[in-house]
Amino acid sequence: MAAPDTARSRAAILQLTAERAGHCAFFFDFDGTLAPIQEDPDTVHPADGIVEVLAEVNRRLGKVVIVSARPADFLRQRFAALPDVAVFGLYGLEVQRPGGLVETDPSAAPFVQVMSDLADRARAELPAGTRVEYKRLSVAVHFRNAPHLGPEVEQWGKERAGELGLRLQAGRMVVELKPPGQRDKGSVLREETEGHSCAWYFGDDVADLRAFAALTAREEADPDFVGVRVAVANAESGHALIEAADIHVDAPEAVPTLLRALLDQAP
Ligand SMILES: O=P(O)(O)OC[C@H]1O[C@H](O[C@H]2O[C@H](CO)[C@@H](O)[C@H](O)[C@H]2O)[C@H](O)[C@@H](O)[C@@H]1O
Repeated sequence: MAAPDTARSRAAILQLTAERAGHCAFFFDFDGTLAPIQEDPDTVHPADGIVEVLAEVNRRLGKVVIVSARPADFLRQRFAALPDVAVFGLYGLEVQRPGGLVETDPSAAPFVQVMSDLADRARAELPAGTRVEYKRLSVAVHFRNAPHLGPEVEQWGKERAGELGLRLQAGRMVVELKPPGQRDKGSVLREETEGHSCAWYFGDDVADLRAFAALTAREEADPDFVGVRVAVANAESGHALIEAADIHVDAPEAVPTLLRALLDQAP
């Protein structure tokens, strides 16, 4: 794994990518990466300039793809101005490709009722101050507004995961329960980088490490492939993401500046 901005200089990465314009793919996590973190998940929107720069990257450098734990419908609504961009929701359990309907991974479909029941149970069993976000195929329990409840929420999540055979995903002031199976941001990257000689992934959280690892594995298998891992730094996700990144930026608001620098080098 490369240390940020060192193993290959940022200038060299931009040049290598610009040389592959048209053969690259650009993958973006949503919360904390393209959109600043807020207390209320419902009020979150992409940072200023994000939609415009993604449109230009998609047109001039290579396909843009959103890969998030949010539902695909939510992502499509936030990126309604980018109809040519595929959105992968719920860690890849959902996809909505340009012009298509939302497709659900067949492995997850049997869990709709399980998740609905689990959301009801979370609301009944967890203390005031937590926020339950029901997403049809997963349930996120937030404790951003009551950080002292984190250990209790984590313990509750571990117990429900064991009892119901679900996967537990930790995140920024959140614990999420999702169906078992191998679908995650890494598997999306493995599939969606096929046919490309270069791919970037932008992320801010531990779940994004699987996407970083998929790029690394692809580079190891194909020495001509250029994989670029961009960490959007924050104090909540620990050091692992920064240590695994080739480039880091300080906030979602800094993402357009990096992409503009890349576009400036493109033919
Ligand atoms: O894969 P992502 O797009 O990064 O989604 C991860 C989670 O993002 C959201 O929660 C986070 O952002 C909220 C809004 O800023 C914030 O209040 C919360 O503390 C963060 O964990 C989203 O609500 C979750 O469903 C996603 O799992």
